[in-house]
Amino acid sequence: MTLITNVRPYGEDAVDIRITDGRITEIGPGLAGDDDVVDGGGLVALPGLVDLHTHLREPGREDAETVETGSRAAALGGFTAVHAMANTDPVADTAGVVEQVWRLGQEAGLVDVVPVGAVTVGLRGERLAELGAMADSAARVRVFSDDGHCVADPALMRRALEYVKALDGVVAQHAEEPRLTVGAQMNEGDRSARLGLAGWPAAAEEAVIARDVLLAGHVGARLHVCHVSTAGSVDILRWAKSRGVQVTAEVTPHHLLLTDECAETYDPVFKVNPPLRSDADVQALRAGLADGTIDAVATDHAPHAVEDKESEWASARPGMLGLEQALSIVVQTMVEPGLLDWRGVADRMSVRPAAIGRLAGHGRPLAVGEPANLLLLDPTHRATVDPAALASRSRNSPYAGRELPGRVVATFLRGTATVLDGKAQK
Ligand SMILES: NC(=O)N[C@@H](CC(=O)O)C(=O)O
Ligand SMILES: [Zn+2]
Ligand SMILES: [Zn+2]
Repeated sequence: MTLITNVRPYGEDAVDIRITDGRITEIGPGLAGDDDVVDGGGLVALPGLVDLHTHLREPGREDAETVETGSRAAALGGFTAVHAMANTDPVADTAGVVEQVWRLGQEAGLVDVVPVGAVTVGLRGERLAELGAMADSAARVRVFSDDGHCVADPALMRRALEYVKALDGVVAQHAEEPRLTVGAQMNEGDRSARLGLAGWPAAAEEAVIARDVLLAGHVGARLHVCHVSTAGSVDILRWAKSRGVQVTAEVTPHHLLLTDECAETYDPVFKVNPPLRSDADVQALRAGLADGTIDAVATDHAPHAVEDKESEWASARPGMLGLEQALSIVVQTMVEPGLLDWRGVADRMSVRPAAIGRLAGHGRPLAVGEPANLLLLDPTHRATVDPAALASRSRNSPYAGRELPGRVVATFLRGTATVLDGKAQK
């Protein structure tokens, strides 16, 4: 039994929370008992965060991240569940691979690792993977994605949508028309021209989103759009939702904070797909997340080994770390400016992502009888990010040297502390 004292659920009035056998069993002021006491004074309690988009690199690139090291980074970030993307080596396109990843997550025991299944064999965009077998496996896959690659063929995308509809699943699309991004290095605009880097136009993302919402509406299937990065994408999503299309979307922490001005440094830590965009795009993404057009914040945590990242810009791999700073970035970009309150943060980082992934035990309210998946946050604590201190096996944090608000003091997974005093418990 654990008693969390004097904590503010959703930033509201301070109460005590008792956890027994993995569930919240009592909430109220002045609870008594000789339980393990965690002092929640000054802390905000939120439901455990759920990430729809995490790259854990196992199997295949265990030098960059493993299920265990990524799980530790996730727990330290306040997450209790993460969706592990399929672009591993071998690709997670069979029941065997998704079951392996699922089992590694259970063994690590720090967060629920929920495998994403590939849409197409080998992410090659040619023929559908065994979606049904992955859905029926022990990993119970509901989110399917070729992330890293776009399902570019419209006929194949339509068939994928028809299949996942029957499985109560969703296709999470990496929206990038590949014919428009050949050799692309950064956001296309005046700055890319001046820096001499090939541009990645907003239209390459928006064209695929427009096509896919039309297909999802036609088929009556669920579509999820990964890492939305442009103002135009937000407009298309708003239009599609107003027409009743079952589309959801995510934005990354880095697209909520950083702009293509970062490319001026030529430091490949800022190279990412889709690229960092303009300030106007950042403002539109924040507004879209605030009004719910964008459903979720998802990290796109993309660890890369030093040799893949510390090279010249053009040859560096795209992608950046996100799990350990995601909540801090949301506090800075959404809570502090008054765009989201704590219930809003819970909705966009826990409730809605859990619903999109069909995770029954996550994204639940802080209430008696619910599974004790929660985090305790000190929202006023500020600290400077030191990549050497991260739990991730990689070091490619775009926030190095930045002072950010918010410290995750504790995380509980079904009542067991995975983080206490800001330290991982395994
Ligand atoms: N975001 C990235 O820049 N990279 C991701 C792939 C992806 O999310 O498209 C990766 O796997 O490294
Ligand atoms: Zn992607
Ligand atoms: Zn990704």
